[in-house]
Amino acid sequence: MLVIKFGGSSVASSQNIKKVKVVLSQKKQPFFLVVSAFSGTTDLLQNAAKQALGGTDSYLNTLDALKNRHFLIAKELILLENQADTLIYIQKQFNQLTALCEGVFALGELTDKTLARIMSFGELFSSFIIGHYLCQEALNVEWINSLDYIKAEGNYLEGELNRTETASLIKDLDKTRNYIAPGFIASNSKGEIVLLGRGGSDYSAAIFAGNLNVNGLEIWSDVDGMLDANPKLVKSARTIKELSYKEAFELSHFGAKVLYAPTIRPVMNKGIPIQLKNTFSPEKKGTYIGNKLKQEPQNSVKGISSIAGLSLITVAGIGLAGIKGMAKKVFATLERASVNVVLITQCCSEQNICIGVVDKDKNQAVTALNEAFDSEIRKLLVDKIIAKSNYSVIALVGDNMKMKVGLSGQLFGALGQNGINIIAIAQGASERNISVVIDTKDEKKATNVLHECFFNTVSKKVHLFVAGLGNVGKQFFKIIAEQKATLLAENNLDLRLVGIANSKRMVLDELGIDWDQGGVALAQGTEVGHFSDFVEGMKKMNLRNSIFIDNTASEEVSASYLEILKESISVITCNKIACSSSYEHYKGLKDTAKKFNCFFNYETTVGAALPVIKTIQDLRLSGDKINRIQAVLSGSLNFIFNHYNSSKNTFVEIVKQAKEEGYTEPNPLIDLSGIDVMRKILILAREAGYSLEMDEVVANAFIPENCLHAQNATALFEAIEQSESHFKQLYEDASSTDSKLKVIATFEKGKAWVGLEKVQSSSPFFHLEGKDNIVSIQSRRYPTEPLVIKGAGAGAELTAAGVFADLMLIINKSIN
Ligand SMILES: NC(=O)C1=CN([C@@H]2O[C@H](COP(=O)(O)OP(=O)(O)OC[C@H]3O[C@@H](n4cnc5c(N)ncnc54)[C@H](OP(=O)(O)O)[C@@H]3O)[C@@H](O)[C@H]2O)C=CC1
Ligand SMILES: N[C@@H](CC=O)C(=O)O
Repeated sequence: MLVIKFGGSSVASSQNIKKVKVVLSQKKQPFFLVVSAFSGTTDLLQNAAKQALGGTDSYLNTLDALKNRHFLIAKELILLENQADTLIYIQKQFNQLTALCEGVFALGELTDKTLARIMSFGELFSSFIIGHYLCQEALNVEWINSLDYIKAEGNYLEGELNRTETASLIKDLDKTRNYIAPGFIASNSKGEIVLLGRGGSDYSAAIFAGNLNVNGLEIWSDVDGMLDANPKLVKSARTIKELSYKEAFELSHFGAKVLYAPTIRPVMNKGIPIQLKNTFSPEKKGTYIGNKLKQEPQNSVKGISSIAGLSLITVAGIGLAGIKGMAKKVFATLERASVNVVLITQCCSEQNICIGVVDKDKNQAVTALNEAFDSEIRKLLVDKIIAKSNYSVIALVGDNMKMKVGLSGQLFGALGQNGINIIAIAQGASERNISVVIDTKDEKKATNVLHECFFNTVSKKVHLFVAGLGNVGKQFFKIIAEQKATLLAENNLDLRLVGIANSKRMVLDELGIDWDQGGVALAQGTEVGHFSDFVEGMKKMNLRNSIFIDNTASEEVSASYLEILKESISVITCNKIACSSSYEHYKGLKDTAKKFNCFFNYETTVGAALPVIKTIQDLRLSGDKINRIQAVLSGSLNFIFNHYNSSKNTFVEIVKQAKEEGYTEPNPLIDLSGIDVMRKILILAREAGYSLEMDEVVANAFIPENCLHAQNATALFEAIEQSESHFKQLYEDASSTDSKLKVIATFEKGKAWVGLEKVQSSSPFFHLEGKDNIVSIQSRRYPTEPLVIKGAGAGAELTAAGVFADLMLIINKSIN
C-alpha cells in the first residue's frame, strides 16, 4: 500500500482533480489518499470566522462564495444522477458551518476550539467530493473520517499527536483496500476537533503511512520537489534529487514550504521513503527522501534555507558568567511564556546568551525575561533585556558537511565579500546545519551568494554598474559583448550589466541590460540630476558580486567612490581624479576597500593597459624599495611631438588628430597643461610609498598663457592656432640639435617634477614611437640598470582592455 497526499493546489479545480485521478489510476498497489482543502479554502474559513467576530455580516458572503465553489466543483466532477448524496452532504455541512459563524457573530467571541471546528470543514468537503468522484470513476475508494482515527491533545490549532491511541485506531484498517481521508484534522479524547497545524495534511498522511507501515509516502504539490533554495529569492534554485530524512527535516524546518517538518518523524523510524512529486509535471522525478540514497552527493551542501521575521534577544551581563543555572532560568522562563526558541548562541565568556525567536513572540519573551531577571537587573548583574528585529536566519544544510574543512570559512568569506554582516552564528555538533543570522534586507543577496558559492553548476553572476559611455566606455562594452559567451561557457561567469549612467541619464535594471544595446538603453533611461541618484539606485538594489566601473573623467563621479566602497561594491576606474586628489582621500579609498572586503583597482590611470601600477605594487610587496622613476607618461603628448613637424603640419592639426584618435583626455588641455602627467607621476610616487600631494609636483608649462586659460576644447584649439609660432620655435630648437621633444616625469628622493625636455639619440626616450609610454624604475634590486615597462600608453581600446583586466582580477580574487 502507498499513502498519497495531494495538496491544495493539486485539488484546486475539477480539471486538477482529474489529473489526480490519472495519477491514482496508474498505481499498481492499493492507496490511502489524503487530501488538503481546495486551495485558499482554509484561509477563507479563517477569514469568515474573523469577519463574524468583527461583527460584520460579510462572513455570510465569504461562506456563500465558498459554498458556490464547492457546489460547482462537485457538479463538474460528478454525473447528475450521482450528485444528490454529495450535494446534500455539502449543504448539511455548510448549515453547521454557518451556524457556528452565526454563534461567533452573536457572542462576539471566537475561541481556538471554535476556530478549529470552522477551519476543519475545508478538508471534509474536499475529501468527500473527491471520494465520490473517484468511486464514480471506478477507483473504488472508501471515505473515512480522520477524526475517527487521528487523536491529538492540547492546543486546538496545533495539537500534539496521541501516538498510542492513534496507532491502535489505524492498525485495523485494511491494507488491501483504497481509502480517502481528510488531512489536517484530528480529534481529542473529548471528541472535539483539533488541528495538526498549517501544513498538517502532510502530517496526517505521514501518520497514516507510519501506522500502516506502507511501502511509501507520496506528497504531491504544484512544485517539482524540494528545491535547493527558496525560488522566490533565488531564480536558479533547482530540485534536489534525494535527501536523507534528517536533511529534509532541517530544510523543511527552516522554511522549505514543500514539506511540513513534523511529517518526517512518523515515517523515518520505519524507513518508509517519501517521494515529493508535482501533480502538473508527473513525469518529473521529484525528490526522494529516505535511507537509500542512490547517488553520492556532488555537493556537501544539499540546500540553503532561510526564514525571515526573526528577533534576537540578548541576555547579557557580568552576572551570567560562571553562575550555574542561568541558562536554565532563561529557557525555563521562555517555556513558561510559551515562547518557542528558534536559535541559541552563547559565547564561552558566558557573559551573554543570544536567543532567536519569531517576531510575534518577541514582546512576550522580553517581558517574561525582564520579570524573571528583575533582581539581577536591579543589581546591575544583568543588562535590561531588549529584542532587536528584522533579522533572517540562513542555514546551509547537508549530511556531508560534517568534517568538511573550510566550509564555514567559505560561507563567511562569501558573505563578507558582499558586505553582509553576520550577527549571530549557530552550528550543532552534527554539523548538518550551519545557521547565520543576518539583516533581513540582505536575505535575498545572501541566499544568492551562498547558492552560487556552494552549487558550482550554477553560473556566477557578477553585477556591473558602469558610468561613462564615451570613447573608453564604448570599447569596454564592446569587449564584454564579445567575451560574454566565452566567459559563461569556459568560466561559468555571467557578467550582468545592471546599471549605466552618463552625465544626463541612467538605467538600472536588475534583470540585466544587453551589452550590445547599452547606448540605446541609456538614451531611453531616466534623467539624472546628480550622480548620487545612480549611487542610491545601486545601493538600493543591494546585489551580490557588485562592481562599479568609472569610465568617465568626472570629478563628481570620482567623489562617489568612498560611498560605493562602503557598500562593499568594488570600484574600477581609469579616471585619475580620485587617485591624484589629496593623499588622505587616496589612502582612505584603499583602506575603505580593505575594510569593506572589496577592491579598488585603477591600473589604467597610468599607462593605459600597461602593467605599471601592479609592477610597482609587486616590487614593494616583495620588499623592494623604489628610488627613482623616470617616465614618459603621456601617450597623447608623445604622439603630438612625434608627429609635429612645423614644415609639414601645424601644431593644432596634430592635437586635433590625437583627440580624434582617442589619446587625449576629453578636455585636451589636461594633457597639454601637463596636469595629466603630473597626476600620473603623483600616482606612481604614492604607489612607491610616498605621501606626496599634487601641489608638490613641480611642472614647467610648455604652452603659452592664452592656451592655459582656454575654457573649452574649441577655445583651446583657437588659442593653439594663434600660438603656432611658439610651437614652431620649440620644434626647431630641438631639431637643430638633433633632439626630440619629450615630456618627462621624474620622481626621486621624495620629489616629483614634469617638464618638456629635448632628448638626444643616446636617451632611452629618444626612440619612443607613436603614442608609447615608457616607465623606467630604479630600485634597491634594480640600482643601475632600471626595470623598464614600455608600450602603447593611450587609446580607448587599450584602456578598455586594461579596465577589463582589472575586472577579471577582482573576479578571480573574490568570486571564483
Ligand atoms: N583615452 C585614453 O587613452 C585613456 C583614458 N583614460 C581615462 O578614461 C576616461 C574616459 O575617457 P574618454 O572615454 O575618452 O572620455 P569621453 O569624454 O569620451 O567619455 C566620458 C563619458 O563620461 C560621461 N560622464 C561625464 N560626466 C559624467 C557624470 N557626471 N556622470 C556620469 N557620466 C559622466 C560622459 O557622459 P556624457 O556623454 O553625457 O557627457 C561620457 O559618456 C578619462 O578619465 C580618461 O582619463 C585613462 C587612460 C587612457
Ligand atoms: N590622455 C592620456 C590618456 C591616458 O591616460 C594620455 O595622453 O596619455
